[in-house]
Parts: sequence; structure tokens; C-alpha cells
Amino acid sequence: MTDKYDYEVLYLGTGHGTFDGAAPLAATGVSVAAIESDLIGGTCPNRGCNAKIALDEAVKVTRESERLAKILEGQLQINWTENITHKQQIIQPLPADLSKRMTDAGVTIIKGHAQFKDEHTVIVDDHQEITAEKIVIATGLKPHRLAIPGSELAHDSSDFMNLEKLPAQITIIGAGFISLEFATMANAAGSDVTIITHGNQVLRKFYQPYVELIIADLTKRGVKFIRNASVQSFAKVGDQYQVTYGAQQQLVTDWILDATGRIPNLDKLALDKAGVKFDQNGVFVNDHLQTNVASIYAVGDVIASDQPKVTPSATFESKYLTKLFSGATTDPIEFPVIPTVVFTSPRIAQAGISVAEAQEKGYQITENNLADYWYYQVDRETIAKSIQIHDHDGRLVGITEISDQAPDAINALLPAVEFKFNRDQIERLVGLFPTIGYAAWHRA
Ligand SMILES: Cc1cc2nc3c(=O)[nH]c(=O)nc-3n(C[C@H](O)[C@H](O)[C@H](O)COP(=O)(O)OP(=O)(O)OC[C@H]3O[C@@H](n4cnc5c(N)ncnc54)[C@H](O)[C@@H]3O)c2cc1C
Ligand SMILES: NC(=O)c1ccc[n+]([C@@H]2O[C@H](COP(=O)([O-])OP(=O)(O)OC[C@H]3O[C@@H](n4cnc5c(N)ncnc54)[C@H](O)[C@@H]3O)[C@@H](O)[C@H]2O)c1
Repeated sequence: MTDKYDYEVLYLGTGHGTFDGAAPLAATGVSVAAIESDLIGGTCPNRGCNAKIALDEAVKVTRESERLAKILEGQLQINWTENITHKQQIIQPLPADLSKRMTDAGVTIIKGHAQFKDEHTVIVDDHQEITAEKIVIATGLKPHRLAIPGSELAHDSSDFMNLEKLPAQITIIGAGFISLEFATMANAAGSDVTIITHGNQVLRKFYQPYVELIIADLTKRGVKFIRNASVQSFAKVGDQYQVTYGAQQQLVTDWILDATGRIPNLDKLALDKAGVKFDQNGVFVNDHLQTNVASIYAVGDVIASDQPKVTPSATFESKYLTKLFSGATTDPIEFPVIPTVVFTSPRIAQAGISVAEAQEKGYQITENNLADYWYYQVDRETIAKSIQIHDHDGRLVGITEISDQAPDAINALLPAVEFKFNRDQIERLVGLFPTIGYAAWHRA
């Protein structure tokens, strides 16, 4: 409580953009509240990363056992219903845990839908007015829905992760993160998957020669890719659904996943009442994450920015706001290297400068076929490659890897990329042997 307002800082939403920073902020003595209209913890724990990776574990193990055929006898099959139960057991406690973490630190949590009344006031569920010196918009993204006839017949990623029974045929529209990760899971669990994409590129933010390896592997496993085809309509035919695409081509499927991206969750927030500027990419902020209205900030996925819309970005921004609001800094935010990964099988992970940028700058690009390296042969990885990029001073500035172990390899090397270690510095980092981290440092 301040003399003038109910709270010093009020967050709208309780995802990573909020909880990673709100709890430590409250612990410094600042009065903090957060309003949430759905599950505490937001997308990542409940409908994103944690839920997805719990479902993916069975895929990872199935693939590994497939490669170790003859050593491991018998063929593993995913029991989808049990897999969903397992996922639910993992994520079910998270909202209460995260709520406790925040309230223990002194954050007041208010359940309900928030909308602005003015630059210091929000109204919860149309009746409760709450005022704050600073308000942080942390409302994230929501699924984009195709504006075509029958769009209501399609489902989103949350619906997929709650499917008690896996449909025999699934058609996915779009070819980004969600499409490829969910196609991998559905295919491994026995569904007949078709991906339709309006462009030619799949996973456009990743190194395309590695993406093509993923596509080739999924195709071999039965996933159909239909590229350069706009979807025109969905219609119900009996118990199934007809998808019309391209030049009036049609297919019939049991279930449709609309994975055509995610858009800022700004509707019914009444941003106009506070005068906050935004567009279809999100809320505009300056280098202090402050909007055009001095008392209002934004954090996480909802920001219109070039940073990847992933949890590490939201967490970093949230912690920055803690420092800013507690007076620990007045500096602008300086983003570190934010790594990204797509949890296909194998995975593709990357950090730092891309191959295309390295080519433009004339940097040294080194590629290794990891499948030739004995440690990757231990679990018989056949699709395993990595690229290291060194600048003109021999410093490691970019890495990308395709392999089942890619996320761990990239994580291991991240300090070198963030702090631009040169070869002498890298040589001083002696890792445990034999491990994926060691293998990654050895190539750096
Ligand atoms: C299927 C899926 C898989 C993903 N997998 C990964 C992954 O593996 N790794 C990774 O790094 N990232 C992943 N992401 C992205 C990651 O989940 C997001 O980057 C992260 O959750 C962003 O956090 P946030 O706090 O900005 O938003 P969110 O977590 O979306 O939180 C926003 C919160 O605001 C609430 N809210 C919205 N409007 C209002 C309102 N008016 N009043 C009150 N509350 C409101 C919402 O209910 C929500 O709880 C995934 C996303 C999805 C959808
Ligand atoms: N591993 C991870 O970190 C992870 C996993 C899942 C989701 N996410 C995050 O969630 C967000 C959303 O993921 P996503 O996969 O929905 O989005 P995306 O932007 O990755 O992919 C959207 C896909 O839909 C296609 N598309 C767009 N409009 C279309 C249209 N009208 N018709 C047909 N296709 C169309 C795009 O070309 C693209 O292939 C991303 O920002 C991502 O950062 C991250």
C-alpha cells in the first residue's frame, strides 16, 4: 500500500513474465499484486513448456529404444491416455506451488479478468477497482485462429494436450514450433499426421538444412507435408472433417489443429482507456520496458519485440523489472543471447549468430557430423550435426545443433557465446568426461 495507491506494482497476468520477478520484488519490501483470469503460472507451466515436455518424454524414450533395437528387445508403444495422465500429474500441482511461492514472498493474488480504467487503475471482473503506482501488462499470447469458414471446428495446442484419446488422423495447419513438436508426438503415438503450410518454409527461424533433415525423418515415419497451400475452409462430414486447401483440393481427417501462430492477448483489456499504444504484434515499449504511458510497463510475450517469444525472454525481462522497480538499476535492459529450441525428435537448438548472418560477415563456420563422434554413437544417433561460428577474433559467437541432445549441448556452450570466449578461454573450461557438455566444449 502507498499513500495514494493500493499497490506500488500491479501485474496483469501471472505467467513467467510476472512470477519470476514479482516474488523477488515483493521480498524487497515493495507492495505487489497480480491479477489472473485463468490458471496461476500462465501458459508455460499449464499449457506450454512443462505440459508439452511431460508428454514428449515418452517420445524421446521410444526413439532411443528404437535406436537400441536388438540390445533392448521388444517394441515400445506409447499409451496416449496414460501419457496424458502422467502430464496432468506433473502440471496439476504447479498453479498452487507458484501461487504459494508468490504469496509467501508477499504478493497479493487477485483472481479475475483485468481491464484498464485509467493509467493507474484497473477494474477486475467489472466491479473491483484496484490502483497502483505502476502497472505491468503481462497478459501473454493466445492462439491465432484462421478466419475461414468452419474455423470453429479446429482446435488449439491446449486442446491437443488434453486429448484423452489420440485421433487416428490429425491435420495440422501451420509449420512452426507447435506444429512440428505436436506432429512429432502425435506421429510417435500412432496418429496419421498431415501438415499443411501456406508457405514453403518449415520452422523458418531455424537453420533450414537441419529443418530439412527433420522433415525427411518425419516423412519417412509417415507424416505428410503439403506446402504452398492456403487452407480455405473446414466442414463437418459425418464424424470427420473436410479440409479444403490449395486449388480446391480436399482431405478428410478426424481432428484439426490450427497452429498458425499466437497473437497478443489484449482484447477486453481496454488499453485505450489508459492510452497505451500497441499493434497486432503487441504492446510498444522502450528500452526500460515502459510503454508510452509513464506508469505502465509490459513484459514477456505480449511485448512487440524481436526477442524470441519463449520463457527465457519473459524470465529475463521479469527479473530486469525487479531490479528497475526495486531501485537496483536505472539502466536500460540489455538482452543476453536467448537460445531457442524446437522439441522435435531429434531436436534443433541454437544460440547467437545464425549461419546466414555469419556468411554475410565472413565469419568462420565449422560443421561437425556428430554421428561420427563415438559419444553420439553410444545411443546410435544418426541425425546429429552441429555448427560453430567464430568471429574474426576467434571468439565463439554462434552455435546450432540437431540431435536428441541438442538442448543440453547448446546450454553447455551458452556462457561461451554470451561472453564471447576465445579459444584460450574455452580451453580452460575442462568438463566432466564423457558427457554431452564435454563433447560440446571439445568442438567449441
Ligand atoms: C504449446 C506451447 C509450448 C511452448 N513451449 C515452450 C518451450 O518449450 N520453451 C519455451 O521457452 N517456451 C515455450 N512456449 C512459450 C512460453 O510458454 C511463453 O513464452 C511464456 O509462457 C510467456 O510468458 P508470459 O508471462 O509472457 O505469458 P503467459 O504465460 O501467457 O501469461 C499470461 C497470463 O495472463 C493472463 N491474462 C491474460 N489476460 C488477462 C487479463 N485481462 N486479466 C488477468 N489475467 C490475464 C493469462 O490467463 C495468462 O495466465 C510454449 C508456448 C506454447 C503455447
Ligand atoms: N520450443 C519452444 O520454445 C516453443 C514451443 C511451442 C511454442 N512456442 C512459442 O509459441 C509461439 C506460437 O507457436 P506457433 O507454432 O503457433 O507459431 P509459429 O509462429 O512458430 O508458427 C506459425 C506457423 O503458422 C503459419 N501460418 C501463419 N498464418 C497462416 C495462415 N493464415 N495459413 C496457414 N499457415 C499460417 C506460419 O507460416 C508458421 O509456419 C511461438 O512464438 C513460439 O515462440 C515455443
